[in-house]
Amino acid sequence: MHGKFITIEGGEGVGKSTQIGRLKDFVAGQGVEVVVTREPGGTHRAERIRELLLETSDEPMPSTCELLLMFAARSTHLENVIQPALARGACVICDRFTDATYAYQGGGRNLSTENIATLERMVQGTLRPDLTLLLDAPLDISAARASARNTAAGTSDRFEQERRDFFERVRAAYLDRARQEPKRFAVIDATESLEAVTVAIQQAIAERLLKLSPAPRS
Ligand SMILES: Nc1ncnc2c1ncn2[C@@H]1O[C@H](COP(=O)(O)OP(=O)(O)O)[C@@H](O)[C@H]1O
Ligand SMILES: Cc1cn([C@H]2C[C@H](O)[C@@H](COP(=O)(O)OP(=O)(O)O)O2)c(=O)[nH]c1=O
Repeated sequence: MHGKFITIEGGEGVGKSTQIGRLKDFVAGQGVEVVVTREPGGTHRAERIRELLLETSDEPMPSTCELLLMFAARSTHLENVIQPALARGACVICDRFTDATYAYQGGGRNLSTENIATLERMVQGTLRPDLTLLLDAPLDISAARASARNTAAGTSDRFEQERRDFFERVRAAYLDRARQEPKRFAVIDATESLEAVTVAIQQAIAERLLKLSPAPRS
């Protein structure tokens, strides 16, 4: 039996973390084992790579180094967390995955989509998410939410320090991917209230993954 692989994507501040908590409860309520994880990260080693990716430093980060680190983290995350969970029938909910690489490193950094696709095949083989929830909002809204959150936390990471045009390209690249793969993507209007977004996500799950595979009985 193979579990379902759900990814949540979108720019900073669209509400991914908030909705993942709710989604976890919704899926678990259906009697399915749920594994919530994130990228970059999700394992000890991948979280160490995440620190390298997010820290600000005087040493400029070449875009190619950034791309390779994303896939290095993804490789150990897949091997040690995602694939074993799917193999035992769990539903994996991942905060960002390879669509983020196409959006940030492809759209944001202007790296070649072909090279990203090559790394994707190398690291993932044929594994792709069953459903990708793209939380979409105009930059004015998502940036205001992210900045309110970051002010409260007192920090902003290396990506959050990028300029507006970077995030415009990220958003456009995400929407482009959603248009290319309409069966896998559900685009959710993240400008709505927390409650309305939660309902839209639950509807997308019900429509796209009608039956979540139950965890095997022990
Ligand atoms: N639909 C919404 N309406 C209003 N505020 C929201 C909504 N979704 C999230 N927020 C708030 O916006 C901020 C960023 O949300 P968060 O879930 O951390 O976003 P992300 O994980 O996508 O960066 C948080 O303070 C959160 O409470
Ligand atoms: C997975 C992934 C993330 N990222 C970036 C997007 C985020 O700015 C950063 C960390 O992700 P995350 O902490 O999930 O961002 P936030 O909660 O602020 O929305 O990593 C990439 O550039 N490429 C990738 O492949």
